[in-house]
Amino acid sequence: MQHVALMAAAEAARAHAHAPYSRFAVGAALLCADGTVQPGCNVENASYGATLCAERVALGAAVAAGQRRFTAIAVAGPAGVALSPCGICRQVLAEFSPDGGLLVLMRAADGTPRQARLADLLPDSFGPDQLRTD
Ligand SMILES: O=c1ccn([C@H]2C[C@H](O)[C@@H](CO)O2)c(=O)[nH]1
Repeated sequence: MQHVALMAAAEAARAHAHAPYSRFAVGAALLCADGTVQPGCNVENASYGATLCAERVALGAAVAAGQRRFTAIAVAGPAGVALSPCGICRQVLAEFSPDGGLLVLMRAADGTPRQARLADLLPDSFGPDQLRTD
């Protein structure tokens, strides 16, 4: 799938955001290895802390649908804002991108497409290797 189409899917998912507190609607679109596109949007909560970012909603829905391998994720926020996944989302995405090769599609503040590999957004990450103590 083209990067432009994946970003368009993320932009479309923004419309479903539940963001009454921040009013900062975010959409994500996760491209699965089989070509399926799983959308996600942020789902805020009155407790604030229980808020889910669009990226984690997309990932959780994809895993619940039986997907395990992912090629790319696009993230779309409000126009004029440079957006990239927060630290928690980077860590959660890393769980399903052990080599850090997941392509993250973003937009700069002026709308210019920007992309990075997950490993470059989350270097020296904590993963299952650290849990092997024996
Ligand atoms: O990459 C990001 C950054 C922020 N948010 C959400 C969380 C919260 O609902 C709102 C403001 O932080 O934006 C996302 O969904 N994805």
